[in-house]
Amino acid sequence: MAATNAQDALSALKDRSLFIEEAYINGKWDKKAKTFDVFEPSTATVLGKVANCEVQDFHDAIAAADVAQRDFEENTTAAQRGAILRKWNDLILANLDDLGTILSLENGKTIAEAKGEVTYAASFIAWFAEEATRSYGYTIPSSTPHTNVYTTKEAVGVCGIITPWNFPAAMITRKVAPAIAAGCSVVIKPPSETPYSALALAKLGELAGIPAGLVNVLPTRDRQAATELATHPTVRKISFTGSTGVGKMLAKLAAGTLKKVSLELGGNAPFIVFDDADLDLVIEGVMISKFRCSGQTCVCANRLLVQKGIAPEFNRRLVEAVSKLKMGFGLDSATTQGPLVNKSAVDKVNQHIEDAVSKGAKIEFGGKNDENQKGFFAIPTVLSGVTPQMLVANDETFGPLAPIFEFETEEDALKLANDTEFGLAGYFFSRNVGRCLRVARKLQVGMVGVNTGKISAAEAPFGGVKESGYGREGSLFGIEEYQVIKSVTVGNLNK
Ligand SMILES: NC(=O)c1ccc[n+]([C@@H]2O[C@H](COP(=O)([O-])OP(=O)(O)OC[C@H]3O[C@@H](n4cnc5c(N)ncnc54)[C@H](O)[C@@H]3O)[C@@H](O)[C@H]2O)c1
Ligand SMILES: O=CCCC(=O)O
Repeated sequence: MAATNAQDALSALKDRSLFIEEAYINGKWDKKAKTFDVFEPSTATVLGKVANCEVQDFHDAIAAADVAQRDFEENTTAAQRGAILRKWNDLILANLDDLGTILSLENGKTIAEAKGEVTYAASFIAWFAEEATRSYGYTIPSSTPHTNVYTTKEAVGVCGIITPWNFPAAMITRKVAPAIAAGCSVVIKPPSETPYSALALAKLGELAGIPAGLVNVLPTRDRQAATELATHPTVRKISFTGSTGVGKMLAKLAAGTLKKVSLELGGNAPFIVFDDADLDLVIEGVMISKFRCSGQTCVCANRLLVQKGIAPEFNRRLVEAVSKLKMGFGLDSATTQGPLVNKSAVDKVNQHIEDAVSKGAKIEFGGKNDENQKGFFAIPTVLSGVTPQMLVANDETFGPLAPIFEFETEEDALKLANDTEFGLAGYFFSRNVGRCLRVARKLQVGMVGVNTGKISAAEAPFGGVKESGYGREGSLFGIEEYQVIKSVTVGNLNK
């Protein structure tokens, strides 16, 4: 029988040693005197106390990562790096139940979603195990006689990795796997809300044969310590996933030593329903895109743009689907919607509802959340009559709020969709081939879902345009973020 509370669930882990509260620096598990509390969000009670690393710990980890990286790059082949990654992938999948439980407890997402995320996280490791051996250079015809020009790809060096709480496992492996495939080392600052998945993954990495110092995990609540990754001259690359504000701040700091930077930031995804769409597919798509992780994904539909003719039927069917969702403890198999990560996340949903209603929106289902509740639950809510003047039009809700805007023409829909400084994901549903190709071209986003709400996969390039950031993760492009190109010119071949 599934555990009904966090401490019982931890006691029931098959391998209790995967629940780790120490930092991982230079291959050693380091129990720190200073700790911080991590909460289980359905009850807002303490799940555990984890090491709170300080500036000196970051300096130690960066120094160890530098030594480990030089050795690793010089003394391993791409095939050997791929083999380590494959072993890591296998160990993660072998421990799927425990990793899913730990992830669900710290993040709140349902056990089905948590296991889905662990599998998704492993898929990046499996993917980059293969990509390690497909990292080719060029030979280039030279403009000078008797000269050869060729390129190689080298590891960028020590990488600082900073990730958010909404995907405690996958946001780490999507960065660390290509880094290792390329021959880099990493110093990871996991999110302070969800550090346990990162530590468990590191433990399995150690068992898979990742050398000491190559992967370091330093939980901290000390902002100054975390920003060491962006300022320390030995770190040559920063890969950040999180909010646009923090991303911009880190990019500015990283500019001081001209580090390579990838930023996967916030979104404001439009989800457009044209009146020729297949409504069954639309409802399936919107439930995935809007309500996955209780609305807390960067690619979640933030604005539902629905063509006038189809709006009444869409509203009715959406309310019918949303009314079947069940909020609860993530480990309860009946739960389809876990809690949000913390109280300020619930407050933001309330603020968006309040603002929209005060400006004329109608609550079709759900509504405001009790500010004094014990856990951090947000009721799945549907609003109609939403307009661009409302807060929800411009700000990522990051919660289970589905605001419906109506539009008349394709041109109106595109204007509304692109009227945002963000450009991460966009979705639309239509059965008209010409419209599908046209709208996919015109949406100002890095990722488009056409007749589907599911766009995330190891093989698909992940990333945004505009203020949603730069760089691409996953796919054949993801490894390039951790490489630099060297060109070699060999002259005077005739002498
Ligand atoms: N584009 C993507 O791939 C993607 C994926 C997931 C989440 N996100 C975005 O992330 C946001 C939600 O995540 P969040 O609330 O954890 O974001 P956040 O920016 O607050 O935090 C992200 C990470 O940065 C750290 N951090 C925060 N302030 C810092 C500082 N001053 N110095 C150093 N590190 C700092 C956090 O501890 C965390 O590890 C949303 O905007 C979401 O859209 C984007
Ligand atoms: O929240 C952002 C990442 C989610 C995903 O990879 O689909």
